Amino acid sequence: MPHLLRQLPVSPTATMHDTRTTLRNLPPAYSPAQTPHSREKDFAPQVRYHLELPRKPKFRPCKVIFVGDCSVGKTAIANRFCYDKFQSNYKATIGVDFELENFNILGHNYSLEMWDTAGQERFKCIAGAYYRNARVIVVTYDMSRRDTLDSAKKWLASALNYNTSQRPLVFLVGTKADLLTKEEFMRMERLAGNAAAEIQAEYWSVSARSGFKVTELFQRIAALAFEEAVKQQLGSLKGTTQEQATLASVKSQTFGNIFH
Ligand SMILES: Nc1nc2c(ncn2[C@@H]2O[C@H](COP(=O)(O)OP(=O)(O)OP(=O)(O)O)[C@@H](O)[C@H]2O)c(=O)[nH]1
Repeated sequence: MPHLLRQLPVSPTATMHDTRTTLRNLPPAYSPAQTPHSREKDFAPQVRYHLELPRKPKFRPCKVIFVGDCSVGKTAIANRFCYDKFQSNYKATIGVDFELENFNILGHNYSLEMWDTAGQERFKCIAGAYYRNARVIVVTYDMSRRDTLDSAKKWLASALNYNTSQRPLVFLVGTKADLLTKEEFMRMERLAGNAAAEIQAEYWSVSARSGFKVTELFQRIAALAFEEAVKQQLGSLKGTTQEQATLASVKSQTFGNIFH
């Protein structure tokens, strides 16, 4: 029987003291010019207020899927973040791999369920089944292979096909930044920045080999997904006494700040 779901060892438990996974502010985007969330400088005031209410809200794990051509480095970035390790020998993902990473954001537990799907064509129909109900899509390309950037749109379209009700957060991530000269790097970032704008994705360049921007990327994914989850809770509370109380209080705090 083919081993479709290769489960790696359980990731180290995040603790309150783990600076990688404890967030008190919204981490910045890779580049303010290459994100659809450029106006958000920190968690919204109503989000912070909602989390301070005595009744502790609970959050479902957030499903994050990694898609992109084979060998672009999807497994490598997940391994760098979850285990701080890098393997230079290539072992193709068979079907999908799964990782769970726990965060503590503004004092609340929040988990990312990360589904690292196979880039090889022959596994596409299997991986597709894991695209459903993704809250975040990470479209990955290899910065040293232009053709993998050209495929990005196709990968996103195929992942969005399985997520028709609500558009997930989308990230376009260039990997293997360590393989490029400065000029190549800047040229590829320009091209990829345009591609990211076209697909309304936030752009990041990373290197799993050196660790460049990997932690920052995952922190940003967790924080934006968490903020969206809180806003959804606030949306579903709309019309209730609690929501009215929240909004009234935020308004008075905001105007209070303006006038004092
Ligand atoms: N130099 C360099 N090599 C990398 C980097 N990330 C991944 N690689 C190498 O690229 C190859 C493919 O990496 P994987 O992470 O397995 O790629 P993948 O996208 O998961 O591949 P599939 O499982 O086929 O979809 C491996 O040999 C890695 O060592 C990086 O940041 N820098």
